[in-house]
Amino acid sequence: MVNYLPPLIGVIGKTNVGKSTFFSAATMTTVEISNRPFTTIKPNHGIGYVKITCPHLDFGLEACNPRTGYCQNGNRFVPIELLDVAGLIPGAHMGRGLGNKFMDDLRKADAFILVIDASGSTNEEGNPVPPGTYDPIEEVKQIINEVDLWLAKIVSSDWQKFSVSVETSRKNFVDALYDKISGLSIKRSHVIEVLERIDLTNKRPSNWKEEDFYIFAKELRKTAKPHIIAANKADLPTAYENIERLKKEFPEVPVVPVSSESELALRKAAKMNLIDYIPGDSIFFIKENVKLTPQQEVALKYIEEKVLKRYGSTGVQKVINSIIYDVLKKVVVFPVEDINKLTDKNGNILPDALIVDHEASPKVVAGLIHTELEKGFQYAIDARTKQKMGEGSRVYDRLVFKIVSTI
Ligand SMILES: Nc1nc2c(ncn2[C@@H]2O[C@H](COP(=O)(O)OP(=O)(O)OP(=O)(O)O)[C@@H](O)[C@H]2O)c(=O)[nH]1
Repeated sequence: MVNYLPPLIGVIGKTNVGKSTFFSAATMTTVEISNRPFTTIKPNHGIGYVKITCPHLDFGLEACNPRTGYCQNGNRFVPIELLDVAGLIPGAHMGRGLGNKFMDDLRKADAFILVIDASGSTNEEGNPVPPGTYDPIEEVKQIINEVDLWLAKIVSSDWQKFSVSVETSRKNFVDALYDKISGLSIKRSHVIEVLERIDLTNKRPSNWKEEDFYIFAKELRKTAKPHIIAANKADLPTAYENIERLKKEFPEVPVVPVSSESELALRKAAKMNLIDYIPGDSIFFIKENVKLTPQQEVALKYIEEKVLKRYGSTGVQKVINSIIYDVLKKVVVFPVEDINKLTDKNGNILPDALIVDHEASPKVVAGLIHTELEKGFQYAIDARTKQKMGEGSRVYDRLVFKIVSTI
C-alpha cells in the first residue's frame, strides 16, 4: 500500500484535563501485537484503532490475518495515527507556553479530538480547582478560539505583499491563497467551499480586514480541521449536568462522555490477564481463578457503576470511531486478490484494511494501493455480491473487493 496514509488525528486540550491519560488509553492494545503499521513513529505519535465488526465473520470464516492492527473475537482494530499535541493555554497562538509547538503539530492533523475536563475541576490555566467550579463550555470556546486565532494569523501573515502580488499579476486568487496555506494539509476544495460560504470570493484581497481573516479561519477550521469533544472525567458527578449542557451548546459537534482513566485501567487489567475486556465494550469479566486485591476490586466496581452502566462504555473507543465515521466521513475497505477465499496472493485472509473517504471510487482506492493499479484499473469485484464495480461506483463500509487491472 505505497500511497496509503491512515488518518492523522491530533489530541488537544489544556493541561490536567486527562489528555495524556486519553492518549495512553487509546494507544494501548489489550493483546500483544507484533506488527508496526507505519515505518517511523515519532515521539509524540501513537497508533490508535478504529473498531469494526470484521468481515471474516460475515463470510463464515474462523479468523483473519491482519498485516496491520489486530482482530479480537471478531472485532477488527484498524490503525489510525494519533498525535499527542502539546498542552494548550490561552495565548498559545501568540507563542505563549508551548504555543508554537502546539500549532505546528496541529498543522498536519486531519481532525482533532478536544479533550476537556467535563467535571469542571481544572481552571483555564490548567490548575486544579474544586470539581464543578469551572465551566467546561468556556474551556471549549477558549480552545477553539485559540485554534481560530492561530489559523487567522497564518492566513494574514504577509498579507499586504500577498495581495499586491495577486492583484498586480492577476493570479488566480483561490490558487494563490491555497498555495499560501498549503502547509496546513487542507484541500483546495476546502478553500473554495469556505470562500463561497462566507461570500469573500469577490472581495479584493487588499480590502480584507481583520474580521475577514477571523471569519475565514473559523469556517476553514470547521471544514478542514473538524473536531469532536471528548468530555473527560465523566465518572465524576459534577460532569453529569455539564455533559448535557455541552451537547446543547455545541449541537453541531459530537460530544462523547469519556472516562480515560477507566479505559486505561481496564486495558491494563486485561493486559495483566486479570479481566477479559475488549476496548469499547460495555462489560468486562474477571477471569476465573484470579484473586483481585481489595484495591483492584474497588476500582473495577467503580468503573462498572460510574462509567459502564451509566454511559455504556468508557467512551475512548467511541471517540475514535466517531471522529473517523461521523466527523471525517470515512469507511473501511478490504482489498483482496481472491474473492472466494478473501486472501492475498500469499493466502493471508483479509490482510489489509484501508480507511478511505466514503465517496471514494474503487479506482481511487486502487491508486492508494499502487499508482500502477489505478492507471490500469478496469473494474473491481465486490466479494459479497460478486458484482462488477466500475469507475463510477462508490465504495461502502466493510466492502471486500478485488481490483482488476491491466497492469
Ligand atoms: N476522575 C477522573 N480523573 C481522570 C480521568 N482521566 C484523567 N484523570 C486525572 O486527571 C489528572 C490529569 O491527567 P493527565 O492525563 O496527566 O492530564 P493531561 O491533560 O495530559 O495533563 P498534562 O500531562 O499536564 O498536559 C490525573 O490526576 C488523572 O488521574 C478520568 O477519566 N476521570
